[in-house]
Amino acid sequence: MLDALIQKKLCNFTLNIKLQVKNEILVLWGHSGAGKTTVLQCLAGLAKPSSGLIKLKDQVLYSSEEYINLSPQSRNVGYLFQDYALFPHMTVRQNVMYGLKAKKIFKASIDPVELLNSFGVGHLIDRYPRQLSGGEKQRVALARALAVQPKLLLLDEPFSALDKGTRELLRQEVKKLHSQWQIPFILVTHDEEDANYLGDRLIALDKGQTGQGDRYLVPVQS
Ligand SMILES: Nc1ncnc2c1ncn2[C@@H]1O[C@H](COP(=O)(O)OP(=O)(O)OP(=O)(O)O)[C@@H](O)[C@H]1O
Repeated sequence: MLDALIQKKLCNFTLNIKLQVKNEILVLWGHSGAGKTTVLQCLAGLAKPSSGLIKLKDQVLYSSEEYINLSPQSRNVGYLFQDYALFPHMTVRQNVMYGLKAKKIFKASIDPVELLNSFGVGHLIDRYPRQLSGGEKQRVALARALAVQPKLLLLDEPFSALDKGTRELLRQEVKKLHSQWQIPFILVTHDEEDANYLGDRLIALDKGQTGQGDRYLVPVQS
């Protein structure tokens, strides 16, 4: 369970959001510039709120009152960026192993080949990102985000750069992944089909405010 109260002063408005996310997929919805990415960055520890509290399971990740602000590596949070953010000078294997080294997880505890195989890209392990298609890059990025065995997965417009067919395939994979991992997922998207297919619940953000609260989405049969 994720519990978060985030306030952050931005250029044009103050972000103010309260989130409670169980082991479900929460869709964060809103116009460009509404503050969606900033919310994910605060949860991941890549940006610091002005004030608030972020608690994941029983661990406090951030507390302005208690002066706690854990580093991104100590948070057990997987982050799938909009543009994949794979390191261009590293092979697929090195990209997946990178997060583990940063977190000091022993190499033996996770098999990158097995993880990549589960996403159908095990055969690409010695390639560089420039030698991959968009869909392959996104699968590698997913494997990297999951290699740290996160307790929360953040997905920022994960399919926006993909063609329709790849998008549909990956959507199904993410849904399957969620039922296997049983952790909270937060998905930022502009796409109604992504939201309806994947989301259990939706929160609309407008100029940093959540307005009328959230609504439950009707489950889509897969
Ligand atoms: N570090 C920062 N300091 C101050 N303002 C910021 C900072 N980062 C982003 N902003 C501003 O905060 C607002 C929200 O940005 P954010 O990237 O979170 O929006 P978004 O909803 O994710 O947009 P998009 O859908 O276009 O990615 C924007 O007006 C942006 O210019």
